[in-house]
Amino acid sequence: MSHQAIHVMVGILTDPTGRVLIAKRPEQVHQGGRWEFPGGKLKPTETPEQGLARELAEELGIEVRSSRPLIRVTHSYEDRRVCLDVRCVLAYTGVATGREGQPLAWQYPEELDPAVFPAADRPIMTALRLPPYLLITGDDPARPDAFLNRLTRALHNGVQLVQLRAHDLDDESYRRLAGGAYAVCKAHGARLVLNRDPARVADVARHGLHLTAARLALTRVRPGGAGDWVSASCHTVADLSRAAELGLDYAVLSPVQRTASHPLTSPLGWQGFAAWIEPVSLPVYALGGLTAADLSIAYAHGAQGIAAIRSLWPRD
Ligand SMILES: Nc1nc2c([nH]c(=O)n2[C@H]2C[C@H](O)[C@@H](COP(=O)(O)OP(=O)(O)OP(=O)(O)O)O2)c(=O)[nH]1
Repeated sequence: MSHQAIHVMVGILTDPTGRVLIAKRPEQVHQGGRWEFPGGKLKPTETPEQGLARELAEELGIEVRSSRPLIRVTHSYEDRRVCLDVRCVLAYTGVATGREGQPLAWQYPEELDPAVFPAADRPIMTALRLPPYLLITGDDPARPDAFLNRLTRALHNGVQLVQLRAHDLDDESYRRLAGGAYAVCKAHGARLVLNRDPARVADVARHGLHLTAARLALTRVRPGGAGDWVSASCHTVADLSRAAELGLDYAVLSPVQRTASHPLTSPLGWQGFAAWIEPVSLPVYALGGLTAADLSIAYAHGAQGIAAIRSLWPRD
């Protein structure tokens, strides 16, 4: 098998209700009969944007006006290796139709069934389900009422994914706080991920688990159940590879910028962030000295979104 990955441009079209466009591959081609996100092979003379525009014009009859990176996925099939360069189409003209006779469908990201897509598409589906902002909880977990009040305000501000980080609490206090935080998140349609030893929160209601970098290094098997989103804190290329090998759903890479809490740690910067995540087929949040206003620059460097404590955790 050739080790050179085939560069494939893939486009995500979203309708006003949040459904994404999928198409059925013809039976006779590679991965035939499976559903896919529209796209095709990049030609050597094209930029990624040109290749995406050409493929979507040929296959769907639309003209792409703007797009942004979503994720890159490298995957080895038995007979070939592909690099799916996935972009969200932000604006286009025309009406998408199956120009090559292929059936089309619009589905909500939560409805997409991985079993009917090529194996390489799993991280794309996860990326489509994950929101742009990840709140890591801050002060002050020892005062549950004040803490849950702040959490509620953060959710009102639009946060949809929360990592409950409270390393100073003992297990019992953490579990109690998690119960309250889960109820608040559920009531707001948000997801709660527990940053604690999975064995100590096995029976605590949640939407997922988060591994510290230290715990990631000790983990041999993906923890949690089938319904859990499992993530990890990463500070090195090796951490990112490990998170991918364990089959985790997403990673949080830091520090991108210098932070008040770690002033002496040298930051990755956006170029460093982009270079580290490029070979990793996982959605990766950027963390460290960032605010919600950094979302566009984060997207431009391939991030899933922004993770933050300080800038997303409301003050009293
Ligand atoms: N478009 C698309 N291709 C995918 C997805 N997932 C996945 O593994 N692939 C693989 C299947 C193929 O090996 C490759 C895409 O090549 P293709 O055959 O569609 O390319 P193309 O439209 O340029 O077709 P052709 O000119 O080679 O006939 O990427 C996906 O979601 N969308």
